[in-house]
Amino acid sequence: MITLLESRAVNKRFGGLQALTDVSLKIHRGEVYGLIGPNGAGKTTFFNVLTGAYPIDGGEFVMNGTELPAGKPHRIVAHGVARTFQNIRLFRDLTALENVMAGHHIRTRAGVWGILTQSRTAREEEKLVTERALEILDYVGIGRHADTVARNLSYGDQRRLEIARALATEPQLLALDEPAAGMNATETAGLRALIETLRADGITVLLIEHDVKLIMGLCDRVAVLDFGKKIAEGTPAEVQRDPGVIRAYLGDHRAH
Ligand SMILES: Nc1ncnc2c1ncn2[C@@H]1O[C@H](COP(=O)(O)OP(=O)(O)OP(=O)(O)O)[C@@H](O)[C@H]1O
Repeated sequence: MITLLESRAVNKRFGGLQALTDVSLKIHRGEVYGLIGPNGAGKTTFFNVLTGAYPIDGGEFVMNGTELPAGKPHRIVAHGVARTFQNIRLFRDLTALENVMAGHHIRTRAGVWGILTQSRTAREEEKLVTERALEILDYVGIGRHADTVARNLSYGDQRRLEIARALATEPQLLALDEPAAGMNATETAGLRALIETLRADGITVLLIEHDVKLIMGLCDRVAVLDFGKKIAEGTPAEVQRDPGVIRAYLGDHRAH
């Protein structure tokens, strides 16, 4: 097993609240790794410190053996970490294609400035970026909606578009924050198939999800957080029968 991402004793506080306490875990290259736990356990906070949205108060993330630059979202993306959000955050008035292209520009040489000045390199890159964005839309199953404005897409397709936008940054690790939230059974089945394709194509997936069936059916390994601490880790079956995990969920007065 090759470790892709390791968190070492990661800590995060919000004022007097200790949201993460010494969270250490290793995600293997090519696996789907689930992060579960009751409401308020610290799952999204873990994503936020991993991706640099929030500064870290202690510990570190190591990707491919290199420490990630804490608190620097763009540089962390350049290390191959991409994410989606619990609440969809698309450019609602841009087309699906434009949304994906926006995700891609972080990887292009000319960048936004080049596009504005319309240099030859920039125009050539723009063509390649467009082609690649169309490929990615096809890959996630919404190629036919390339010219549809994001807000007019169905809910399930908006979620797919979020994944497409994250994929445009060419991640090695894709962190999905509750991707099945609000989906109907058909959409969830489609999402599961897409994540299985991602794994088969070598993308490592870190998944926060409340849908237990999806977690159990999809994840290679799962870690459980409770009150900011990792209380269990293992295969879905191991974690499901762990007494500490059962207690955390049954004793959970914060549950949905
Ligand atoms: N920006 C913030 N400022 C203050 N407190 C925060 C902030 N973000 C999260 N918290 C607190 O940190 C704790 C962990 O929250 P977090 O959102 O990470 O939990 P979660 O496991 O993702 O929960 P859920 O399943 O409900 O999304 C909670 O007590 C929450 O209120």
